[in-house]
Amino acid sequence: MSIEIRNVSKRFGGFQALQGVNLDIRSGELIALLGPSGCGKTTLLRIIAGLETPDAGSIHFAGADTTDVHVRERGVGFVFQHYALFRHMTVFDNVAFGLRMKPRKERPAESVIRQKVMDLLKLVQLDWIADRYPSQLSGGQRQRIALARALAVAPQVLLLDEPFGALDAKVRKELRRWLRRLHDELHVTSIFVTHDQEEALEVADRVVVINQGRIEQEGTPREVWDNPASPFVYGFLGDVNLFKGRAAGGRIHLDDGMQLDSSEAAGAEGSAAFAYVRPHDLDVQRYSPGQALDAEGRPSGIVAQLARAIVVGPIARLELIPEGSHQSADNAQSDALIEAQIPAQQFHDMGLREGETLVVTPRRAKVFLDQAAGI
Ligand SMILES: Nc1ncnc2c1ncn2[C@@H]1O[C@H](COP(=O)(O)OP(=O)(O)OP(=O)(O)O)[C@@H](O)[C@H]1O
Repeated sequence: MSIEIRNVSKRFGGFQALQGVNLDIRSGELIALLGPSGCGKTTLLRIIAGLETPDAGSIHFAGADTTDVHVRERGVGFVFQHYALFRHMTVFDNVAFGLRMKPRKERPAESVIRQKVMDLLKLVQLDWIADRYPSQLSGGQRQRIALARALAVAPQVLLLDEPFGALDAKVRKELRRWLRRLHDELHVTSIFVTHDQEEALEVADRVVVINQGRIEQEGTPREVWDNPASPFVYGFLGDVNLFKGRAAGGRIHLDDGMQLDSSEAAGAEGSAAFAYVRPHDLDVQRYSPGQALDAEGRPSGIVAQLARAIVVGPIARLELIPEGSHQSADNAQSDALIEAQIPAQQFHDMGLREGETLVVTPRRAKVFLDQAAGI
């Protein structure tokens, strides 16, 4: 079932939680609503579910206006982060609950319910714990049962609000792959809310990035990752360094003397420029005086002191303080610090030590001009 969201706004007292949200969701899509805490993701999900009423705008299911249709009539299944299972019921009875609660005329025979519940438990690979109680399950198992319970009534739309939010990193990773496979099998139109960019990029067909009640960008994971529409999206999808400068002569002149080639600079003479660089897109060399210049005698990189190096597995994370910023590692403001990531092997091969002076050079930068800038 397709879902169309038209101009939806919602205010709580003086606070504008959603502002003119428009979104088309195709039938069978798996959509991630991604954004920081408080941006309005859950509010939008609750409006789609019918648990909340928009102040303005409308929700359409397969073209029909459902804005005033009661939550029970919408055919939506929910899985919430803390949507507890019924503690006094077995796993089997939890999953059967929705079917047994149907009006007598629609209720399947007990033998049909039994078959359906066992099929669903097999689908979530937990048929072997049908007789257990929720307290005897792990967190990940509970969420899979919650999903089986949501699917039992054959929803047209599945809504998941941080379904794996309370689980540890390893289980989250397993469950997100599992959710993707399950979705590929069932093709129920699904919307899940997350503030975890990796989860959104890995699982969803389409990612909708929300900021302060508005959609900043929507697109496939590849589209939003490769072509972020705003500094906010770029910054939210991963760690970034910001270098400020100005467009001049078709290039970007950074404040510390370096110049960058950038297609954005053409025709933008004099505009303030903000170059965003991912930590793994920074090259790191040891500094030797006079050598950090390009062929035209300009600085070829940014001279900085290696304040801290943290090696975790295959990656070395380097925290660098640019020369002239007069900061020590302890009082360095995070926006003045440069973070670079290099392979741990390279870090060991170069024999880098904390306190050394290095030159960092962006291999790739995403440039935003003027008013578009400022994460
Ligand atoms: N019933 C309510 N009454 C008043 N304010 C509310 C209500 N529900 C939500 N809000 C406010 O609206 C804003 C958006 O809330 P929402 O729950 O949609 O955010 P979210 O993006 O899901 O955040 P999180 O990831 O923290 O759950 C928040 O500032 C929240 O405090």
